[in-house]
Amino acid sequence: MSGQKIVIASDHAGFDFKASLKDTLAGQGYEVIDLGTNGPESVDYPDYAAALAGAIREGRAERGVLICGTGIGISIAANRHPGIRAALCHDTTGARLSRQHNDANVLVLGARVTGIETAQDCLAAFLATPFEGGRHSRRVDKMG
Ligand SMILES: O=C(CO)[C@H](O)[C@H](O)COP(=O)(O)O
Repeated sequence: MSGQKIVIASDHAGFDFKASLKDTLAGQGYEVIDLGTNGPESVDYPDYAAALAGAIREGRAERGVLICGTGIGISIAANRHPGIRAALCHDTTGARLSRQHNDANVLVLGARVTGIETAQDCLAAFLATPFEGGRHSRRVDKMG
């Protein structure tokens, strides 16, 4: 979707993945806001989850992508922030359903457990799929 803003961040374990996903997004016309990390040096994933959550809460982007080694730590961290629905996905079915049923606004990937092609496919599914609403809205609303 040309011109749509996507915010992306990772720790050191997800740095290479982030570069690859950024290239893909830019090639598709998305405006990518990269909040780091900016190299392979060891950093702490909660800091990057917090930065991305802040960007979404401030309205700088509607959707985000977070990456760490497993995706677990950075999704736990992201979901502590109000208004963030971060979905750790390992396949396209999960990525699609995270949008249809959960209205996820952040896709989380694990660079040490998921291949880059699967990650790219998850990202495409996540971005292409609308929220279904209906009964799912009631449930999402209960999460605040
Ligand atoms: O996956 C992660 C959190 O869930 C981190 O990327 C991982 O814990 C980093 O480990 P290390 O400091 O050994 O590179």
